[in-house]
Amino acid sequence: MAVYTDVSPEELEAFLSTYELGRLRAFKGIAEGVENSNYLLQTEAGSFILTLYEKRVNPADLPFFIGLMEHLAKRGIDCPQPVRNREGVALGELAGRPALIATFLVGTSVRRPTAANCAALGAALAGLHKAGADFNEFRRVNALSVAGWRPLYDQARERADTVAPGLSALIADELAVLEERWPKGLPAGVIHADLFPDNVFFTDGKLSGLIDFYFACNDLLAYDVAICLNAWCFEPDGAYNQTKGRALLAAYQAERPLDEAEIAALPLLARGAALRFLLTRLVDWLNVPPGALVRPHDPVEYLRKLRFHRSVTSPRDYGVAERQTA
Ligand SMILES: Nc1ncnc2c1ncn2[C@@H]1O[C@H](COP(=O)(O)OP(=O)(O)O)[C@@H](O)[C@H]1O
Ligand SMILES: N[C@@H](CCOP(=O)(O)O)C(=O)O
Repeated sequence: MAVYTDVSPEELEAFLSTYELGRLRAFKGIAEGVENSNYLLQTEAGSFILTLYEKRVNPADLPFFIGLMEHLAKRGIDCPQPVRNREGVALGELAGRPALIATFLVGTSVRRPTAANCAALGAALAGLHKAGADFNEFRRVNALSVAGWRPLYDQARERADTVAPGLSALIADELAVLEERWPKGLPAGVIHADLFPDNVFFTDGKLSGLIDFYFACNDLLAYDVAICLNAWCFEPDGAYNQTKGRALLAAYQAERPLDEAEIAALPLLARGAALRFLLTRLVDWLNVPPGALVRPHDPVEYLRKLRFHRSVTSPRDYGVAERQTA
């Protein structure tokens, strides 16, 4: 359960009194997520999500996230909408943390995505990239791209082998390769950067909403595709499912075709994406804050994915259609 910061009913009532949402009926901590503290609020006006921003969120980035969610909704993307208080301000402070109330999205996430779910996700990801193309109000550099990985490694290197033998050396080796070869000059724009199955809602089998924009940033669009291949197209036994990869990529490309350079870079981007989540998971696994209600994600899952990407010899291994590869 991701609740790092407790909120008392009195504090919450006082905070809510600055909004036009009526009285508080009930609230409870939410049992998913690992980054921020989230509460489900029931007020006289309906259901809402209260987020208190924690460790990895830089408060200076909050206007980017809020502006982006508002921009995307105007472009027809189903995503949470920041609720503004009576003074027209979305961002507040509660229990010593930056805090936001956002609209509640209906739908449920899928635990074991099917190829059809992967196709829906691919189309939605391309739609998101297109809708974000004219979001110029704020910019946000990706703090968790290649330049951010070594500092994470430094936090974990000494204890990494307690998680898996040889892990520290493998990461060091991988970092050296990726720092040298990370692609430059590919098409860039606003990316979600964490569009895992738990951040995508389906209703009656149809994709109905995207949440959790708190890693969104300006970066390579194909890197977002690589993150999704990692998150959606592996089976629980660690095997890459090419059918799911093909479905995701084909649906993405039907909306936004990848260019030749993006396709050629996919294996490297997928390695980078696997390393990024391996590193954040590893750091979190080794540093669970005492008393926090959180279930850290397993870093070894991403070690297995990284090993797969290191064995890949062609973008075709991901399911890119033959005629689209150079
Ligand atoms: N706007 C929303 N509508 C409905 N449920 C939400 C919404 N935002 C978050 N949730 C629920 O809260 C959980 C954790 O939210 P998430 O944004 O993923 O947290 P974190 O910032 O910790 O990654 C989600 O898995 C979902 O169940
Ligand atoms: N998706 C990341 C961690 C952040 O995820 P969330 O569950 O809080 O949305 C991972 O799986 O490592």
